[in-house]
Amino acid sequence: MVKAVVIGAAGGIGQPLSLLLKQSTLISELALYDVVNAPGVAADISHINTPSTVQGYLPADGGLEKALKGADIVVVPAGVPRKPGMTRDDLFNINASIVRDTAIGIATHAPKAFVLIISNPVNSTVPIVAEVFKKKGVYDPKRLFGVTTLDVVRASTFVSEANGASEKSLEYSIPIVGGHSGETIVPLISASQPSVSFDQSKIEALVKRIQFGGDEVVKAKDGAGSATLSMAFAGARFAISVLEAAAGKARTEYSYVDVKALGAGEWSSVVGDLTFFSVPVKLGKDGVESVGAGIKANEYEQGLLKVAVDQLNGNISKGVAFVADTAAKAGL
Ligand SMILES: NC(=O)C1=CN([C@@H]2O[C@H](COP(=O)(O)OP(=O)(O)OC[C@H]3O[C@@H](n4cnc5c(N)ncnc54)[C@H](O)[C@@H]3O)[C@@H](O)[C@H]2O)C=CC1
Ligand SMILES: O=C([O-])CC(=O)C(=O)O
Repeated sequence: MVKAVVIGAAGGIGQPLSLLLKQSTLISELALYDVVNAPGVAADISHINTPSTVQGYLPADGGLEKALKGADIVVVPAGVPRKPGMTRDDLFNINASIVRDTAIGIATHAPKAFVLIISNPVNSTVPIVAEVFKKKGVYDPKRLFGVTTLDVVRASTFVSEANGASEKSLEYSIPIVGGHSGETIVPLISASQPSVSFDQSKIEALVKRIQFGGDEVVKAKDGAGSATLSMAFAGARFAISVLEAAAGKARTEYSYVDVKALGAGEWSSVVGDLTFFSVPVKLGKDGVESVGAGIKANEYEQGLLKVAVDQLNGNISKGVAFVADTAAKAGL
């Protein structure tokens, strides 16, 4: 029996993500929580004839507690998305408190669940969750994930297309490490599987497209939000990998995790003193089993990694400081 919870389930990501999770026969109970419209979304999805039961919850009458009780996995796409001209960091002022309060709920009602954070800015929101969990005495770095799968999905699409092999995009695997915004997203195209060979200007154009893929969608949606459908696909893919690994299948995915607490292994020289960094992680019964093997970056990629590490430092500190500064007010 597996209970999955989506927090922010009525939103642009939350609805298609809930739909995709309803398709999975690994899940027996789906709890959809949002501050608005969750019962409607749940009623709609509940008519689909896959085995899981579906229930929607609003904040009234202890809805968050009821949604989270007994959860095995909690996926969090709650919060506001970008509009053209904004960076992900511009979302911090609103989303930091949404994520902090959600984390307090999870720590209280589902302290053993796998927690997958989608809400931006991921570089800062994941450290916020870690700090809340530490204050509540329930932090397990093996179970907390920042979802960076959309960057991996985009890279497969863009690189296979550039290589004239769009029809084989599912077979293309490009390591994406670092964080989840602009220059903190570091594609290691030199380690692409299958290997690809482009001139340097093409590689730089591909790197830019992967780093700023989110902006492409924000611009095209023209004020109506950011990536939702591709994010739902990526979020469901990652959530299902975590559940498959918990059920005994070997799985490796890229995710923004606490490399300091987990042991960065062969990534130590890249991440230095950083706490959070997206790396390949081997998943198992209890979440992260270990950080995956290192990847030899070429000189150009080493330059990208340095820029990413410098920026991530500030993003992580901002999340940590937010919890420290607001802990008393938030009852922590
Ligand atoms: N990690 C990633 O790769 C990506 C992250 N995102 C981020 O995901 C977040 C959600 O994006 P969208 O679904 O497009 O936004 P949206 O505005 O369509 O949906 C967000 C939902 O969160 C709900 N919500 C707000 N406060 C809440 C709370 N305290 N508890 C529960 N639910 C709450 C809203 O009612 C709304 O239904 C944004 O921060 C966005 O930047 C978006 C795309 C990719
Ligand atoms: O660009 C955004 O704001 C949403 C996002 O994280 C992405 O699409 O990668």
